[in-house]
Amino acid sequence: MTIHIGAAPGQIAETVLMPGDPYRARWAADNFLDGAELVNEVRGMLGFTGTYKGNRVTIQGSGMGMPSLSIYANELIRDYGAKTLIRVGSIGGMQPQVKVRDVIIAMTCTTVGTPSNTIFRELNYSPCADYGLLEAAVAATRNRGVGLHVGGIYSSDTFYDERPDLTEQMTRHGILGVEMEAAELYTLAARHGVRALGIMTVSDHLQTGEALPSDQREKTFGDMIEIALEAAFA
Ligand SMILES: O=P(O)(O)O[C@H]1O[C@H](CO)[C@@H](O)[C@H]1O
Ligand SMILES: O=c1cc[nH]c(=O)[nH]1
Repeated sequence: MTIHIGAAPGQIAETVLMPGDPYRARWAADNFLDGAELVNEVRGMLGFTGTYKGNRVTIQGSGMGMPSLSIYANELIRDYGAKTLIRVGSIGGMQPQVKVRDVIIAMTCTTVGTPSNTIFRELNYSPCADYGLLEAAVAATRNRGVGLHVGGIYSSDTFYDERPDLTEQMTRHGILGVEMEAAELYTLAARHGVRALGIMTVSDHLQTGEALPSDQREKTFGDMIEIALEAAFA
């Protein structure tokens, strides 16, 4: 047990999927894992361990934002020995070709503050995906009839943005979408020598204003979950 995860030693798998929403963790465990058992409910941040095609996997909520994800990812890696961590999140589309319900796989994550400023100071570190996982996820997406975009995303510290000028510059430079956790996950994975990837479903669009309701963000992103599971065990 750690401060934030109540699982006993051995109850967390080496492969962990991390949705921001703990109820998405429960939905994914119920629908995609065999024999899923609740292994964490500290602070309501639900975690489940079961199997996918015979492979052990944990689905652990990360909460929203990099400080929250950082707590769970640190404890999963350092205390439970997690080796492959895949964020399965929602994301706001930032390019006209990116449509709601498309999938974005993040090669890199641009940030303004966390984690780069606090740790790297004047250095503009580039958090980047594990290439093997990324390649496997792209392969797993083919023939699914899912719109796929692979490239740079923005990991923001705020959901309610006060800097439209930054959004404009990132849109100009091809950033596909905005979410709030992947940069910290990639940075921690690099630091600890484990694999990480962010696979996100477009839940809304900054330019069109289209937006899915919260129940759909919790319960309808099945393609993303299956892509993550297939990539983890490819
Ligand atoms: O749907 P999740 O995985 O929580 O991801 C996105 O949704 C939350 C904001 O609504 C942030 O956590 C953002 O990264
Ligand atoms: O962080 C997020 C997630 C989804 N949509 C957004 O606009 N921002």
